Formats: sequence, C-alpha cells, structure tokens
Amino acid sequence: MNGNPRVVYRILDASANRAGEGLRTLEEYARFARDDAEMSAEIKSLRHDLANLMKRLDRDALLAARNVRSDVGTTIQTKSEYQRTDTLDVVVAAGTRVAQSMRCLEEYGKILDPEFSKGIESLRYRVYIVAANIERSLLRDRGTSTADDQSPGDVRTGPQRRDLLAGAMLYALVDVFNTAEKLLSHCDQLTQSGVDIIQLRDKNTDDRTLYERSVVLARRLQSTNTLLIINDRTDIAIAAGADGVHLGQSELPIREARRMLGSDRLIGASTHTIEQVHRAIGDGADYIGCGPVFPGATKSFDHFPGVEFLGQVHSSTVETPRPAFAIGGINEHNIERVLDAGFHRIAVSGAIRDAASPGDAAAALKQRLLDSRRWRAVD
Ligand SMILES: Cc1ncc(COP(=O)(O)OP(=O)(O)O)c(N)n1
Ligand SMILES: Cc1ncsc1CCOP(=O)(O)O
Ligand SMILES: [Mg+2]
Repeated sequence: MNGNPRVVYRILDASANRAGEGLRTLEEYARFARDDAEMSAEIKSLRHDLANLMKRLDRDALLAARNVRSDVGTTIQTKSEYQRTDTLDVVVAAGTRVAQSMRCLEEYGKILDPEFSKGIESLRYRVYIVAANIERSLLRDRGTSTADDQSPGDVRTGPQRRDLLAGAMLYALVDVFNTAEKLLSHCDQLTQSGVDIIQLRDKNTDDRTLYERSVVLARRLQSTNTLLIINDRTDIAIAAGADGVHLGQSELPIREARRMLGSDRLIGASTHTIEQVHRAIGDGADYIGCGPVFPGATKSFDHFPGVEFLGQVHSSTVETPRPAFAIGGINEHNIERVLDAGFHRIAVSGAIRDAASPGDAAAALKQRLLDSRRWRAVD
C-alpha cells in the first residue's frame, strides 16, 4: 500500500466512530420514540455488524492513528450543526451522517481490505432503507407524507436503485408460484444466495395475481439488496412499488414507460441485435438483456443471436454503456462461453428454477461470476 497507512487508519477510525454514534442516535429514536422493536433490532444488528467488520482491521493501528488534539475538524463549526428543531431533524442528520461515514469506510477500506469494503457496502444499503423508513414514519406522523402510504416496497430512491444495478451480476427470472408463501420462500433462497435482481415474469397468470405477488415480493425485498423488476407490465411495477420494469421489443416503448415511471425506477430492455442495443440505450434504458444466447426450456425461439451477439455488444462503442445481462439457456455448463465473450452479468430462469436446490444453483452461478470478474479484472 502506497502512502501513509496511518492516515488511512485515522480516517477509518473516525468514520467508524461517526457511523456507530449515528446508528445509536437512530436506534434510540426507534426504541424510545417509536417503541418499534423490529426497527430497533435492525439498527442494533447494523451496529453489531459494523463492529464485527471493524474487527477485520488492526485495532492497535486504528487507536494509534487516532489524534483528536490535532483534528482541525473539531474547530470547524457550522451554525446548523448546533440547531435541531425536532426529532425529525435529529433523525435526518443522523441518517445522513451514518450513510456518509459508511461511504468513507467503504472507499478507504478498499486500500486495506476489499472484503471489508464489500461488507460495508452491504451495510450502507441497509442504512439507506432504515433511514428512509424512520424518516417516512416521522413524516406520516406529521401528516406531511406525500407518498401513498399504501405504496408497498417503495422505499428505495433512484440513486440507490442505480447503485444496486451497477453492482448486479446475477439476475433471476421467477414465476408467481401457486401461493405467495411459496414465491417468497423461493426468493428468500435466491437473495440469500447472492441473486442481485429478481424479475417476476409469468405469462400464465392474471393481472390481479401478478399485482398481488408483486406487492408482497416488493415488501420482502425492500430489506435486502435485491432489486425487483416486473416483466412487461409498467402499470403493475408502479402500483406494486417495484424497482422497475423489463420491456421487450413488443411492449410499451421505453420513452412512454419512462414518462409513466419517472426517473427513480429502472427500465430494462430486451435486445437481439446491435441496432436494438443502441436504440434501447438511446431511448433511456437503464440496462439491457442480450439474447437469446442458447436454447432453453423457458422460452422457445426460431433465431439465436448467440454468443457472437454478446461479442458484438461487448465490443460495441456505445457512448454511455449500460449494464448488459446475457440471457437465454445459460447454465453452469455453458456460462464459460458467456464469460469468454466478455460478459460478467447473466439472467437465468431454468438453471435455478429446475435445480434440486435453487439456492445452491444460484450461489454456484454467482461464485462463477465473481471468480471470473476477479481473474479477468473486469472493472
Ligand atoms: C433480463 C431480461 N432480458 C430479456 C427478457 C426477455 O423479455 P421479452 O423479450 O419481453 O420476452 P418475455 O420475457 O416478455 O417473454 C427478459 N424478460 N428479461
Ligand atoms: C425470457 C427470455 N428471453 C430471452 S431468453 C428467455 C428465457 C430465459 O430463461 P432460461 O434461462 O430458462 O433460458
Ligand atoms: Mg416481454
């Protein structure tokens, strides 16, 4: 590590203390002002998870680097930092402080321990959700909440969704299952196995069922780092509070869907030719699906752009590249050909759905993607 390690430890020490103090401030509110056991427990869990992650770092080096006396920050004061009109102000300031401190831990932690940094990234997303829930509960109390309180799962902001999308590698398509419980149980396995995006896609169900499953799944996923995308149906994606919609070549035009969805939700687009890639990105798609690559059991095709298309996409000179997911018949036996074409993001259905253990199948695919990304030094 180049430079002065003492500086890095000093920043990490200060950021960890600030994050812990801010979490405690949020926890006191959840516990004593709202009597909310679930919210308190989540914040307490965040504090403990942060403390456990900090154990990965050299404690003595952190303490040795601490130097309060020469900390110029102790004399830099702003008027507003000593003014809090009510608990909402306290909670908003604490939530902001925690998120900013987590970002510092994540960025400077990369110098010492990338795994530490990844752990902090996961905590950061959980902090966004907790802070949004606390703030929204306060706004509801005040009667100033503008959001429809019945809009389930609608707690992520646009930037948070795009943050999660940027790091997404494994995308799973699921159907509605016979019951909501079975769908949720299946998706719990997927989120715990590292699936980054779940798409609810079912051509054999009615609108009401698709909406109801979307609502319960959106609620379930809001406390995870997994995005929920609804296939085809922009209206249901909005109504259910999902993170976005996936549009094929025969669904709503992207620009029309964007008008309905706004910029805070995500739009994915199917592409089968390089011209469609350029058009989808030009029309504002946040990500693209590229395929079908191989024949699969979920959907039949007359034509397969195949791996060659993936190579074209990978080498295309799109001005504003977007996350691109290979899709179509991908499984553990042919994933290497997808990786060799330069892709490190895949969307799958059958490879997980039809596995003896969907969770294990998902975890194995995710590990292949992570290993490939590491060895191929993908940015
Ligand atoms: C991630 C992803 N990529 C492509 C598709 C295919 O969408 P589409 O062409 O609209 O076909 P259907 O899925 O609607 O049959 C997708 N769903 N997801
Ligand atoms: C919906 C869709 N669009 C292109 S391929 C495909 C099916 C993906 O499922 P599987 O991974 O089982 O081939
Ligand atoms: Mg479609």
